[in-house]
Amino acid sequence: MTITITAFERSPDGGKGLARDTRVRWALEEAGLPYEVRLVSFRAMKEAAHLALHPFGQIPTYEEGDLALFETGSIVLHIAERHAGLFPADANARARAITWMFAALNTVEPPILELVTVKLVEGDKPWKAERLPLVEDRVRARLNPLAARLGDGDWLDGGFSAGDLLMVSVLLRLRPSGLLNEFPSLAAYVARGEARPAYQRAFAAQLAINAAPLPA
Ligand SMILES: N[C@@H](CCC(=O)N[C@@H](CSCc1ccc([N+](=O)[O-])cc1)C(=O)NCC(=O)O)C(=O)O
Repeated sequence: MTITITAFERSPDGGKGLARDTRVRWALEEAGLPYEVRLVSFRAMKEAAHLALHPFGQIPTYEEGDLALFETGSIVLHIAERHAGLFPADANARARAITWMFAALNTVEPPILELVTVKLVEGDKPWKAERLPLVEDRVRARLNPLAARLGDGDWLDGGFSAGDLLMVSVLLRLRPSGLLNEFPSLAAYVARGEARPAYQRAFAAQLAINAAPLPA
């Protein structure tokens, strides 16, 4: 059955792969699944047809037959549960991989999103100068223990899993800030994720869309 995801008609990052459809594309590529992409404009995202799929008017969404999902973590979990390539066979190892998915989205990503907000949304606010170092330290407070746990491992818990896919994706969001350079082992971990052929295919696919001329 055809899998269809939604993505920005034109991503604000111009194709750097930071929009969350890249995470879903990567999971689909790791699972070896073909998929279609429906591109949505910022206006269309807030119109009835898309809101029926995504109550918050965002991307990505995932459709397969009569199943419609939103929430990137949920979509990646769905793909990992139904197809090989993103979860280990062992039940306890799979549970630990899901733990790392939640850790990426619930523990590591929030301060990174705060940092993006301070820099991009609150850049002209009077409190920015005071708030920025506080938020940067909150990010460091997550990256230090993460680097310690990763140690000299390639991935967080044995082989590559959906937990690593989401953690690498979250850390990629941090790269424009320069903070990742303070943690060489995490920068190398992210580079290992980016070097995966599945990531390369996912990245190239979203870049091709963002480099193409907008539809007339
Ligand atoms: N919790 C949801 C959040 C989804 C979400 O934030 N979607 C964003 C795009 S990915 C977030 C994102 C956007 C842009 C960049 N960028 O660098 O340009 C990076 C990431 C969106 O639709 N925004 C439009 C809106 O809310 O109206 C999920 O994980 O799926």
